[in-house]
Amino acid sequence: MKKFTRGFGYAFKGLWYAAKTQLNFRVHLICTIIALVLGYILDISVTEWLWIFICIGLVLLTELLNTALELLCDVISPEYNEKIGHVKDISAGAVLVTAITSLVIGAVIFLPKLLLLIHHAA
Ligand SMILES: Nc1ncnc2c1ncn2[C@@H]1O[C@H](COP(=O)(O)OP(=O)(O)OP(=O)(O)O)[C@@H](O)[C@H]1O
Repeated sequence: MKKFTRGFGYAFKGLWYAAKTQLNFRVHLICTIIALVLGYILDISVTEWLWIFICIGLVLLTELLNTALELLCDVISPEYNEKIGHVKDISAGAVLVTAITSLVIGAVIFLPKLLLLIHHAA
């Protein structure tokens, strides 16, 4: 049991490290808060909440894996290496893909409700 809780400690240490050192991770956390607040205010459905949580999980997951891969690359090859450059670029590309996908899903869910709200307020 102690080993199990220690594992959680290491995981939170990793999350804290990413939040402390990675601006992108902090930006994604802010976007997460905005999505949660919008979801609450706009009273989205259970299915829409599921999509939002999947997006949040995927973006944070890819950002964490990208951070870990970047660190590993820096240890393996601190000097310039073309292939390491590609690894880092591909890893950053993975984050971009999930971020754009999440943005589109967020827009599909929130935009019609926001427009309706603005229309009613006007
Ligand atoms: N060792 C390397 N060899 C070749 N190209 C590299 C190397 N390190 C970085 N690069 C190139 O520079 C880009 C940015 O690298 P990196 O993400 O490490 O820098 P950064 O954005 O300053 O990182 P950090 O997230 O630590 O601020 C990479 O995507 C890659 O194209």
